[in-house]
Amino acid sequence: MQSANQIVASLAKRHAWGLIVGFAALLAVDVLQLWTPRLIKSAVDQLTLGQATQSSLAWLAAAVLGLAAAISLLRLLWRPLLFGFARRVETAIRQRIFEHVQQMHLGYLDDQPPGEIMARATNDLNNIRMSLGMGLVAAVDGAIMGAAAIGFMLYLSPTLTILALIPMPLIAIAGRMVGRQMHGGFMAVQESFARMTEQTREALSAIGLVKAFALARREEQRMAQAGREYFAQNMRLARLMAVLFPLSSFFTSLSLAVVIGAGGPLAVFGQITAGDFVAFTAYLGLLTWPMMALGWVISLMQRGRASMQRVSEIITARPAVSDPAQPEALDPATPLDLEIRDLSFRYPGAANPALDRASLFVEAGRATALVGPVGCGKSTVLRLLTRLYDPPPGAALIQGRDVRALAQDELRSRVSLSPQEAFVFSTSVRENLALGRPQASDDELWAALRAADLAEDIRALPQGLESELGERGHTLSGGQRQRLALARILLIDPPALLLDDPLSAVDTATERRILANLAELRRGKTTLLVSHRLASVAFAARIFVMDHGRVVESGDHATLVAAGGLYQSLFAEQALLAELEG
Ligand SMILES: Nc1ncnc2c1ncn2[C@@H]1O[C@H](COP(=O)(O)OP(=O)(O)OP(=O)(O)O)[C@@H](O)[C@H]1O
Repeated sequence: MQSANQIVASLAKRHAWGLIVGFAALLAVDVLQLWTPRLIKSAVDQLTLGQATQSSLAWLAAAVLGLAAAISLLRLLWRPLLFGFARRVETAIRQRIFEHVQQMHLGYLDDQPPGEIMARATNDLNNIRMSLGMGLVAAVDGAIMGAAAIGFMLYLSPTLTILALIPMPLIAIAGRMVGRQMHGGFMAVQESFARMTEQTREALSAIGLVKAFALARREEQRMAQAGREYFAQNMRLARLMAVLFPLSSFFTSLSLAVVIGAGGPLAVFGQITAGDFVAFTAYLGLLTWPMMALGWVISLMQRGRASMQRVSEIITARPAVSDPAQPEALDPATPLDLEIRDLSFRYPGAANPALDRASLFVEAGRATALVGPVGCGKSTVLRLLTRLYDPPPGAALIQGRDVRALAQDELRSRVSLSPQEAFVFSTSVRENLALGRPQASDDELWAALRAADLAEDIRALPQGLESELGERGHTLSGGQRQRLALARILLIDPPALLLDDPLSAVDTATERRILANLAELRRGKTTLLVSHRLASVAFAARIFVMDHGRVVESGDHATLVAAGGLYQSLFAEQALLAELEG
């Protein structure tokens, strides 16, 4: 698994030529920039010594223009090459984060909440891009410019150079202080922007609640507060920026003052020409910026390094659920019996076990249901059978083989789980339906829709199967979404199907109708249905009843009612409720 550093290294290798040309152009810009004061020196010397002619000055003017044009062209060259490289790194790492998180086990998102991953995929990537783009350029540029400016100054006058360098440590310290403040300022602006965005998102998604509880005033005040904070942070940053630039020219003048004040008594000026002096001050100007930028560059690099580490933590994390070195194969000819055997399981970090020595057996060809009070562990059983979380060895079996001994792809191609949340993508009905079988024919799509009792609803949409759903399209009701998710998995028609309360938002009569279709369609195959409505699963040949992580009863509906246990009391309770609701 590549770390962020390795991704950068391999991209640098692949784009080595671009980087070489980019840095060469950057170097050339510096050299040309350093050449300009030499032209100024010539002009001043010619003018003060009375040697200037019309044509010599015209040549110098042309040279200044030529240099400026060459500098502009070279900048056009290096910017896309070097900043482009930083963008490539950003794009590659972002893609890697996404791919890696998709490959991780489900429980990973319990440890790394999506907000944390989002922050690393945005803010940290920004820091990496800034350090590899702006930071690297400023560091190389500053080092070359600084060293060359000092070199030229030394060449003009070693004594003046030493005098000019006296205030430089001060400049570097001031630069570091302002740089730190600016770093803090940038972070504060980003954070307050994130808070404001999150608040807007929350207020918009809770608009129904806001209206029902007449909370508009409260929301406006919260927004105004967030807006004021964002404004204040931006103003603080603007004030810091306002300090930075005058500070830089102030320090140039400070060095100049030292040069003039101390240079005179040392009789330095007798040894150099007026042109030398003018060129010297120009180099001084070129030197101040790298010194000021030093602090900023250091903080950019530090941030970049910290962010590389934070990102590497994500992209090098190993999935807790992985394929065995030599996976066993399932036998296509043998029915897919599912079993959990004496299974105890605790979610990472949870105080109590979700499953406590639970056992059940789902026989292929027999409609089986799993029921029990809220939070008793039903979904957990389905997640462990499909290895979304890792069960203990030997506790979750398919065809008598430990699910841990199978390749995950093979396991999931044979055993499909339709989770409780019926997710609908913002795309067409067709694409949503055919997710697991993109080649399905229209007839097959309609058959699945009919089985899920959704065909009439889709036919009523203006564009039928092509109708767009989600953000820019039709909004389906909760019950319609569930029926779409059911049609989606029926279209795959897997050998073993696990359904997690697939119709909880559908009315009882429709639910029964759909489940009757389902029983017919799934004849001879393995089906395990979780439901909170006992009456709806009464048709099942075998019903397992769970309570507090254990399987406490099993049998068919009539046997369980007659047994007078938990099933019977839950059933009586639900029947009474149904009667009261009329
Ligand atoms: N990701 C998780 N991390 C920690 N605890 C969890 C997690 N998912 C579920 N639990 C806990 O495990 C227990 C069993 O949850 P599970 O979702 O299996 O119950 P359920 O019977 O399917 O409930 P429901 O009828 O509400 O769907 C509950 O106490 C729940 O709070």
